[in-house]
Amino acid sequence: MTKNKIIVPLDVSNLADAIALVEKLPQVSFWKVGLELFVATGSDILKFLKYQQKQIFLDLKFHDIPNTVAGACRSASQYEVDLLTLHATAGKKALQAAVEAINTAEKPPKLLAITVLTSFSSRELAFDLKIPLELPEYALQMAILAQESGIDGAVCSPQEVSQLREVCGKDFLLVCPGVRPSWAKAGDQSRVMTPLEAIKAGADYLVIGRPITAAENPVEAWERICTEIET
Ligand SMILES: O=C(O)c1cc(=O)[nH]c(=O)n1[C@@H]1O[C@H](COP(=O)(O)O)[C@@H](O)[C@H]1O
Repeated sequence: MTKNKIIVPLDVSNLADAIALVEKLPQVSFWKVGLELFVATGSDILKFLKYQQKQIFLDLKFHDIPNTVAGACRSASQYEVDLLTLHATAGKKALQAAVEAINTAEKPPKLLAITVLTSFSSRELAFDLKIPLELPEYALQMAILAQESGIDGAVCSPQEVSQLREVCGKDFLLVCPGVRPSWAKAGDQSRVMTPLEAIKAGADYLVIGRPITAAENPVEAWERICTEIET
């Protein structure tokens, strides 16, 4: 079912708003908890989502020295979430330490490496971060680094997903934020594609937030996106 491929982020600042959003959209089976909500509520939101039998993407984007990343992954794996993020740019030793750290968990999460945030443009990557590679090539290299370190998949923009799929193979999980239906605003996202284009390009999951959660009628927006993907 294509709608199981859509992950909706709970980008709100408190538990009450998060619960209200989950209850407003009972059709959504996969929710993402990011920094804003986790810093505010800790594990309370995860307990609620588990109780509701939802799948959970815990998006804390760890980026630190190997020992600290390993400890953070070990702590996060106690929540038995489905997906957990860290930055590929933490480097090979940190990525390998993360893989090793979650191995002892009863139900380890799948680890996803952030390649290049979807808010970045090629210009920002070159001029602000001084990265000499073209953006798609750099995203690919970050995915390869993650895969070679034993990480289960990557987060990338839909604009890079077909290339990553081709190189990393069908078993490497590819999750794409930066997804915008033609009728939604891009906001702070730079490298966007429509939901249908992203699925066709090879994404396993799409992360779609504001086009649904900030819509006047979130249920209608969700259904419109599901219909667009299915037809
Ligand atoms: O890891 C992520 O989920 C993520 C990575 C990335 O490169 N870009 C990105 O937008 N995200 C997240 O995906 C969600 C996108 O939300 P919308 O822009 O509202 O659709 C946000 O929760 C971001 O934190």
